[in-house]
Amino acid sequence: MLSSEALLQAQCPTTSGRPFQQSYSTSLCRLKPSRLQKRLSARAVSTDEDVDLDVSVDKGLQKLIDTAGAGVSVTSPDWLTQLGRLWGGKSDVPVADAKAEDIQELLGGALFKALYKWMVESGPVYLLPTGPVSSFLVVSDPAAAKHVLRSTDNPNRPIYVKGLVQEVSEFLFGDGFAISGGDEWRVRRKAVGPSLHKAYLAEMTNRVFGPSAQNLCSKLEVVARSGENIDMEACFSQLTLDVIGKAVFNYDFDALTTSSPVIQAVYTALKETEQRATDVLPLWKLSFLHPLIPRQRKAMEAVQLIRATTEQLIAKCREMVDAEEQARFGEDYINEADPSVLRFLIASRDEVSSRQLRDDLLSMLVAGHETTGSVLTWTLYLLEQNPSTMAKAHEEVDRVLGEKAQPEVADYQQLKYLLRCVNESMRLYPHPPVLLRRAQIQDELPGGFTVPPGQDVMISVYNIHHSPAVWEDPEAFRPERFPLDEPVPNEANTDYRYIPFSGGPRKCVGDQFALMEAVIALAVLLKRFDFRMVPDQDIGMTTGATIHTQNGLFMTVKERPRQQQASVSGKTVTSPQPVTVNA
Ligand code: HEM
Repeated sequence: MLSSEALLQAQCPTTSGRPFQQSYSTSLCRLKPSRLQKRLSARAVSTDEDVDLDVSVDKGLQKLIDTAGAGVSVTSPDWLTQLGRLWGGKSDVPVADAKAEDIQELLGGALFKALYKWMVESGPVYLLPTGPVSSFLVVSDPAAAKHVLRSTDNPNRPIYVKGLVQEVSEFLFGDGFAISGGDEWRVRRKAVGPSLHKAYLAEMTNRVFGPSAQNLCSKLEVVARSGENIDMEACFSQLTLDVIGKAVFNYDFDALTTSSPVIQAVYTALKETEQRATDVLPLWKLSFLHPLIPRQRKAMEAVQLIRATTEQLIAKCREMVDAEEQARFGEDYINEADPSVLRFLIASRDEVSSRQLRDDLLSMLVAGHETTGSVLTWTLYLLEQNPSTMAKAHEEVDRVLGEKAQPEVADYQQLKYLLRCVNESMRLYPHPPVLLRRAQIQDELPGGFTVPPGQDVMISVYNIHHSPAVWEDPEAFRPERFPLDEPVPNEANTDYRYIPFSGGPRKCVGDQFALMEAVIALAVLLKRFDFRMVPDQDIGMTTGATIHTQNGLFMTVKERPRQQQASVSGKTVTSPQPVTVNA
C-alpha cells in the first residue's frame, strides 16, 4: 500500500502558493454581469425541465431553482474549468477537468462520485472551481485530511473553521453548536458532550435502542405474514427518528406507526444545505427573495416545523425539572423517569438562552437521525448482497443473544462481528461523504500544497475510503479487514484512513451512541428475520447530507425458524416501554 505522503508526491506536484480564490474573483469581476449571467444560464443544467415557478426571475436563472426542494445542484460546468485553467496562475495544483456531462448524469444523484473520477484523473489534492468567485480544494488524502481536521477550532492551531457549512446551514441550525465556532462552540460542546455519558448509553440500550427495534419488528411481522415487501430505508428513517426523539427529548414521535412530518422536514432542510453549498448562483443569500422562491419557501417551512417541535418539547421539560433534581445533578446524572439529553441539560442549570438550548438540541436531533438511518440502510443492503457475511452475522447474533430478544450492554460488547459490518458499511458509504472547512490563514498541507486564506476545502471522505492507494480491494464489503481482536477502527488508530465520524476537535459527539444504536437494531432484526431484496431493483444513490438510495430499499421479510428466535416471555427480555413526555 502506498503511504499517503507517497501518494501525494506521486500524483500531485506542489503548488507555488497562489491564492486560488483571490485570482478567480479578481479575474471574473472583470466580466460584465449580463455576460456572466448569460454564460451561467447557458450552462446551467436541471433535472426538472418543467419547473413551475411563480416568481418573476430571469428565465435563465429559473433552471437553477428546484421546486421539489431536493435533487438539483449545479456545480462546476466545464467553462469554469477552462476559466480555472486560464486564470490558474502559476499554481501546480491540478484543476479538475469537470465537464458538464460528468455532472449531468449525476444531478439529483450522487455528486460525490464525480469527485472520485476527478481524483483518479487529477490526484488526491485538486482544485474544483464551483462558481465565478468560488472553488474547493478537494482533499482525498489521509495525511492532508488529518492535518485539516486537527487544525479546525483547535486553540493551539487555529487554522480552519467550518466556514461554508456554517453559511449554508445557519438557516437550519441557528446558534446550534454543530455549526458555531471558536469559544462559543467550545463552551457549548463542553456542556452537551457529557450528556452522552456511559451510564446514559447503558440506559438507552435497555430503554430505547432495544425496545424501538422491537417496535420495528412488530411492523415487520405484519409484512412477513402478508408476504408483501417493504421499503427498509423508510423503516430505518422512522426507527432512528423514534430513537433520537426518545434519547434527546424523552418524546415518542411514534414515526414507525404514524407518519411524521418531521422526517420529510429534516430531509428537505438537509438537502437545502447541500444545494446551497453547490449552487453556482447563491440566490439563497438574498433573503428578501426567499418568500418568492418555492425551494426557499419549502426549506423555511421545514425549519419552522422542526423548531416548533423542539420548542414545545423544551417547554414541557422545563415545567418538570424541580429544584430538588437540580441539586442532585452530577457528572453521570440520570433522571430515572426521564434520562434524556434535554433533562440533563436543564438539570445542569446551564446558563444558556432558550434559543441556544433549542438550537443545540435541534442540532442533535438532525445530526443523529438521518445519519444512523442511512448506516442501517446500507449495512442491511450490503449484508443481503453478501450471503456468507450475513450468515456469520446471524451466527453471532444467535450465539450472543441466546434466548434474549434484545441485547444488554454486555451483549453489545460481544457483537463484535456485527459492529465490524457496521464499520465496513460506513467505510463504503460515509455519511456525509464530504466534510467542508475554510482556511482562515495561509496554510501548507502535508506534501507541500499551499492553501491561501479564505480557501474552501472539501475533504472527500468517500474518496479516502474508496481509494486503492489507501485500502486494499476498496470496493469489496469485507468486515474482516477490521480484525475482531483489534480495537474498533477510528480515525486515530487508522491514521485518518478511516474517518466516518470525522476527527479532531469537531469529531462527531454521538459516535458511540450511533454505533450502539445501529448494532442493537441490527441484532434485534437479524435475530427475528431473513431479509431478501425485491429482485430487479435499481436502488440508485443520491445525497441529502447522508447517502440515500434513490428509489428506496424494498425487501421481503421472512420470520426465521422458531428455535433460533428469542423467547419473548423469557425473564431476560426487557419489554418495550413507551417513553412519554409526562413519564
Ligand atoms: C452513524 C451515525 C452518525 C454519523 C455517520 C455521524 C457523522 C458525523 C460527522 C462526520 C460529524 C462531523 C462533521 C464535521 O466534521 O464537519 C458529526 C458531527 C456531529 N454529530 Fe454525528 N454522526 C452520527 C450520529 C450522531 C448522533 C446519534 C448524534 C447525537 C446523538 C450526533 C451528533 C453530532 C453533533 C452534535 C455533531 C457536531 C459536533 C461539533 O461540531 O462539535 N451524531 N457527526
